[in-house]
Amino acid sequence: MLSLKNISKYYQAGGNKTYVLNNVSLDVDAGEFVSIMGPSGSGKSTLLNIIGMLDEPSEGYHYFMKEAVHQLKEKARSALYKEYIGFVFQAYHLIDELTVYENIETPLIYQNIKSSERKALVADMLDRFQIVGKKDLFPAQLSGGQQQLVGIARALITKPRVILADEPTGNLNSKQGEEIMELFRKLNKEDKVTIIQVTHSEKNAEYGTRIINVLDGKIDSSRNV
Ligand SMILES: Nc1ncnc2c1ncn2[C@@H]1O[C@H](COP(=O)(O)OP(=O)(O)OP(=O)(O)O)[C@@H](O)[C@H]1O
Repeated sequence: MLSLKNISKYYQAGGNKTYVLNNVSLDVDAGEFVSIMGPSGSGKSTLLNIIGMLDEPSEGYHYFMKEAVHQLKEKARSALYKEYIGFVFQAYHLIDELTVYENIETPLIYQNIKSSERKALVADMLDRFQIVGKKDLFPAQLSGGQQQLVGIARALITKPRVILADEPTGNLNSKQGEEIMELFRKLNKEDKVTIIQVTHSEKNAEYGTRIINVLDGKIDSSRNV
């Protein structure tokens, strides 16, 4: 499903190249649940952003759903992203001017789903996350954990085949965090959603089926759980 071959990402600073990712190769099959771990600054988010086509590598080959992503133009890349990927960000990236309801609805509008169907899908999601009572509030009126839940609800609303999550439980209390991990496990096992998450938590990492350790911009080790 996903194949990165010899991917590097560097920044040019005064004639010197600083490598954030250095010659990373990684294959992920459909149906896997991969956890990416590693120290702060090791390149985890950069790797996830490249996988999610939000960032471009400096070098290397990137295949996703049999498409050569490194050869695609911006528009085709973004179409591919919209069709398959749901992204859960560390900072929730909610739209401040939109209510909880509207934030969750937005990806469906981009997919041209008709209004009555959108209503049913959003209602379902609000229910599932027990945030029906918050639907008319704006992000600033929510706690960090609630904003995170809305961000996750928004990522899941289009039923993506792949979920990419950067510290998805970072702002949740331990019970909410466990609920999200259980939800991911269920999506992975029952709905066959492929999940790739970045996490600092060993406990969360073990919800995955494979743990990859990134160190200094390289894949240091990989083990099946
Ligand atoms: N635009 C940029 N210019 C220069 N360096 C950058 C830029 N963006 C990111 N970096 C560097 O890339 C390195 C890796 O960042 P990245 O966010 O991928 O790490 P991370 O492993 O996800 O860290 P954390 O766990 O703290 O989120 C960092 O040292 C960062 O300073």
